[in-house]
Amino acid sequence: MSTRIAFLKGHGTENDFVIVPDPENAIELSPAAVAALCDRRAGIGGDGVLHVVRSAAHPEARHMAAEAEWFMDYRNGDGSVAEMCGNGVRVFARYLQYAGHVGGGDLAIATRAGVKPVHIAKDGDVTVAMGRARLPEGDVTVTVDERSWTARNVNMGNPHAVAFVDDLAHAGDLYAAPPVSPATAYPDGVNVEFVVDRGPRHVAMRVHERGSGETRSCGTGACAVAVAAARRDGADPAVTGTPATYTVDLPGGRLVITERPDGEIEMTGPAVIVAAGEIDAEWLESALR
Ligand SMILES: N[C@@H](CCC[C@H](N)C(=O)O)C(=O)O
Repeated sequence: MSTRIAFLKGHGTENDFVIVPDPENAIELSPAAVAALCDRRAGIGGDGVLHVVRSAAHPEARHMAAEAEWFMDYRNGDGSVAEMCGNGVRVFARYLQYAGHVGGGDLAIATRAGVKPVHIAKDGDVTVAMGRARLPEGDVTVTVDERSWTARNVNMGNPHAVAFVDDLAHAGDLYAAPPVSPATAYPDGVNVEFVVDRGPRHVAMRVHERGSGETRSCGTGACAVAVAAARRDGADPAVTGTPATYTVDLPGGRLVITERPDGEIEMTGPAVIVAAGEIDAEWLESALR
C-alpha cells in the first residue's frame, strides 16, 4: 500500500488552493511537486499551495512563533515562492477553524510578509489586516497588444502594477504575462491588475498573477487596486483623515477593502473549504520524474 498525504481544497472568491497540512514541516514540497499538485488536468488543480506548518518548525517563520502558531508557506501554481497571498491567508484561517486548531474570532497567521491578524466572523466572512501598502516612486507602463496604460506601482508585501482601463476586455486573453516597463521596477516579477469603475468607490478588476496566470481573484491585488483608486479619486485616507472603503468585484466574487488614515488596510470576503482527501505519494513521486 502506498503512502498517502492528506490534502484539502479551498478557495476565496474562487482563488483556489491545494492545502497541505504539515505541522512539523516534514514534507519536502519542491517547486515541481507544487506545480504537479496545481496542475488542473493531471493533478488536483489550484492557483497555488497553502503549506500549513507550525511557525516553530519552519526556518523562515521561527522568529514569529511567539506571535503566531501557524505559518502560511505559500507557493504559486508554477512552484515559485511568493511573499504574501491575501485570499490564501483567509482560506488558511478557514482551514485552521475547519481542522479544529482555532475557533472563530481573532487569530494571527505568520506569513513571509509578517504576522497578519485575522478575524473569522460568525457570518462566514474572514477579514485580514493586511498592513500598509508601499508606493514606490515613479509610474510604470502596462502594455497589451497595441494598447498601453500608465499604471501605479503598489507593493502589498508582493509587487503589483495597477492599470485603470476603459474596458476589462482590453486586457485581452491574459494567457501570457502583460509586459510592464521599466522592468527594473519589478526585479522579481509583478502581478498586473486591470481596473474599471462600476460606481462611487466601486470597481471591477481582472488580474494576471505572477506564477499563476490569470486567476479569478487576487486579495493583495484587490488591496493594491483600492489603494491606487483612493489616490486617483482624491480619497487618500492619510490626506482626508477618513477611512476609504472600496468594493472590488472580481471574476470570482467580491472583496471589500478599507484603508484607514494610518495606512492600515483590511480586506473582507468569503473563504471556503471544498473537499478533503489524500494524495498518493507514489503518484507525486512519479510526477516529479
Ligand atoms: N492570489 C494571491 C496572490 C498570490 C501571490 C502572487 N501570485 C505573487 O506572486 O505575488 C492573493 O490573493 O493575494
